[in-house]
Amino acid sequence: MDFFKVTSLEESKKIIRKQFIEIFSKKEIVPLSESIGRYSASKIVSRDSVPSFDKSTVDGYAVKAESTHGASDSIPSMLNLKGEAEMGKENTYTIDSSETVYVPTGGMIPCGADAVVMIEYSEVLGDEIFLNTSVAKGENIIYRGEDLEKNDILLESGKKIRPQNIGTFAAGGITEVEVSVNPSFYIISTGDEVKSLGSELKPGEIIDINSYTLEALVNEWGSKLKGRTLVGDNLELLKNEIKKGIEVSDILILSGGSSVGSKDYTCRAIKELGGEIMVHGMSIKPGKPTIIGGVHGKLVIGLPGHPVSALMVFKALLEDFLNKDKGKSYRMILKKEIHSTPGRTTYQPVVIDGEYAVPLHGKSGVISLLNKAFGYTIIPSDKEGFNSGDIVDVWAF
Ligand SMILES: Nc1nc2c(c(=O)[nH]1)N[C@H]1C(S)=C(S)[C@@H](COP(=O)(O)OP(=O)(O)OC[C@H]3O[C@@H](n4cnc5c(N)ncnc54)[C@H](O)[C@@H]3O)O[C@H]1N2
Ligand code: MOO
Repeated sequence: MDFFKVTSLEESKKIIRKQFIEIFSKKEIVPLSESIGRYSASKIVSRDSVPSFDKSTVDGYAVKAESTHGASDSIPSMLNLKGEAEMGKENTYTIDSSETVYVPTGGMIPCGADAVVMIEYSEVLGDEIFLNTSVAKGENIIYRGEDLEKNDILLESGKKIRPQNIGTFAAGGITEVEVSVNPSFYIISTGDEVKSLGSELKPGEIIDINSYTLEALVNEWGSKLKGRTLVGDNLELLKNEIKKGIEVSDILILSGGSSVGSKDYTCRAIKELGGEIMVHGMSIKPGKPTIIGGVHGKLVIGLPGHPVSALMVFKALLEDFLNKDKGKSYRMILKKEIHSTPGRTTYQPVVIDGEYAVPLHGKSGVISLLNKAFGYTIIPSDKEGFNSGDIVDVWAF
């Protein structure tokens, strides 16, 4: 049976990348303040030097540093006050080593000055300023371009835009940002037993968990959900819903019906709509009965019905494409060994106990397993597991 011709997770991702590259390559330009949380689609480069003038970081007297050398309480330097800088205005003064200009914090440094003495270290006697401390060249000054130089790279392509990036872009004169447009989704939950939230359940029925988990993840990734629906085990209804879904979205997600039971219609529906099945069966645990197909250029993923499998496979297959900056893993000590089947990449939920990761075992049909988990560790397919005491990577949910 085809089902058992499993494809590795890496190979499955390669297939998605190769066949659906245009789905993941869309870009748009948005105003700076709307770019928060999005991913940069090109390198962002400063248009200006920041600051655009040498400025003081303190309230004080701009001087030539050399004119304060050796200054102390007992032998202060005496300088002639030439004037005062005004905030937001050009400082047109030029000083020599016998002169100073008062500059407020953020004010422009006059020509000739290369340091600022804080007012706490000064005494004013008419037009004479006595400075009782020495300063080094550059002290209390932010030089032109010290924060950003024109053409500095502010963010590489493919990075998540965070509040501090937005401020840096504003400083660098960036008003619009080119960002990636994540593919849009449509979710179909299948199964006669699956009922919508709020339904009075009859014996044998269950509440649709997967479309809620998957919708939440789609939202968390910043993708648009174009719709979601529930379909019983009926091939024609399923085909109709798939047709509707691929018209309005880039990626159609089906939950359930991916296995080989007599009512598992996902594969048939895809084929009868003129689509292609590229993967049926993935060497991953949980989630072996996963389907990857395409219908009219749209990516169709059939996720296993078991709620843990549905969520883990969804993350495993798509996170690299949609959450490009998913962050580093935590390096943790494994408290207890984990056995895995060689040839299958295993996604193992864990909880945290101090610096330890503790494996959390349970059935893939039990969603509360993930509710308790902090994150998961991944056992590569060429390993038989991890030993207690191993240092493992843990990704937070
Ligand atoms: N003979 C075999 N049977 C099964 C195998 C196998 O290799 N050989 N694999 C098992 C594994 S592993 C999984 S996972 C499931 C996948 O089955 P399907 O994708 O066809 O899913 P269903 O049979 O429709 O449902 C499985 C399970 O999940 C519940 N479910 C379905 N949809 C939802 C939903 N939206 N929210 C919550 N729970 C849902 C459903 O009621 C079933 O209990 O196949 C095994 N069988
Ligand atoms: O593969 Mo199933 O998805 O292990 O529960």
